[in-house]
Amino acid sequence: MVSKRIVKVLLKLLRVLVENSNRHVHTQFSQILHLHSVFIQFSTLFLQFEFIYTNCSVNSWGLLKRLTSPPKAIESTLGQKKPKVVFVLGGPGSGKGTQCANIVEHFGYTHLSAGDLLRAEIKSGSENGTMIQNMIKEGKIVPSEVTIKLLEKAILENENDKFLIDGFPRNEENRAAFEAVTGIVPEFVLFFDCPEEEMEKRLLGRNQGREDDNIDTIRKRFKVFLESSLPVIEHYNSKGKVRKIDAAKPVGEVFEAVKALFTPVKRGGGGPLPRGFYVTVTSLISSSTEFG
Ligand SMILES: Nc1ncnc2c1ncn2[C@@H]1O[C@H](COP(=O)(O)OP(=O)(O)O)[C@@H](O)[C@H]1O
Ligand SMILES: Nc1ccn([C@H]2C[C@H](O)[C@@H](COP(=O)(O)OP(=O)(O)O)O2)c(=O)n1
Repeated sequence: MVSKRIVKVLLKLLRVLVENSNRHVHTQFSQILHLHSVFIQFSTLFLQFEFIYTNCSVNSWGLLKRLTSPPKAIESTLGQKKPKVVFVLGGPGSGKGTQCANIVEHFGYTHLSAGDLLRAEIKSGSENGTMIQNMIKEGKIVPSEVTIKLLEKAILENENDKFLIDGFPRNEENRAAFEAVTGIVPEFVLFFDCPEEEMEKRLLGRNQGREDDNIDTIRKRFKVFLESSLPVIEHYNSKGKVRKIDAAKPVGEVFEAVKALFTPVKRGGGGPLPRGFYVTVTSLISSSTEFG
């Protein structure tokens, strides 16, 4: 058996070590003793595992495997519901929530903010509440499993069939998990591009009593945006799905640009959106350097 062969090799190795160390007995004896005790502990553990593997029933091994393996993939609760989805992305404070409210009013979408859903989960006193609160305080991204469940629940509870999903997916894990679980591919991705100084100014003036709108957490959120969220935008850009908006302009002007994307083009046969709306990779890269 392979495991027995490994133990034999390890024993041989230890013997060689001990023989060599005889030449330096005085200086290295305590080190050898330590190594020896670590080895004994390691091989005991190894043999225990081997014992379980060879002697226990398939069920016990299955249980052991279940306890030591990563959690199973999440199953979708959406059933037959396959809504139209637009992802709304952009740095913290770029104006996602503000513009989503305008889109809801004019175009009949339902707005689902991942951040709002997570904050509601904290307030509800759920078992995940403390974990979510700590992650938000640190500017970190909550595990996809939690956020996807909340998004699916919100989609199911609403009769609408078109949703703006704001602040999600925020990293590759979010994106891949959402696609795998729900099978939903976004109609397009609305990307609010805004320089970091402007976003910082807006967040510090937001005044909504948010625990994460302080300068330390804001800086961490900017870093996470650059490192984890921009790659998601780049992914969708490579699929021709990103519609970039200059979000540094005043609210009304930003909405004018947004409106053009949601208003059906009257040229028969709904062709592609005007050229200028597609983001070139270079413009994404240059906008990402603006954040840094
Ligand atoms: N175009 C804009 N110009 C100036 N301030 C804005 C603009 N858009 C939003 N804001 C303000 O900036 C803050 C952050 O906007 P918000 O929509 O909450 O951003 P996000 O949802 O992207 O974090 C809010 O106080 C909002 O009123
Ligand atoms: N998909 C998401 C969205 C938000 N979060 C957490 C982490 C974010 O810093 C906070 C706040 O997100 P929210 O979208 O409300 O706010 P900002 O865009 O950062 O202003 O929520 C998350 O973990 N996963």
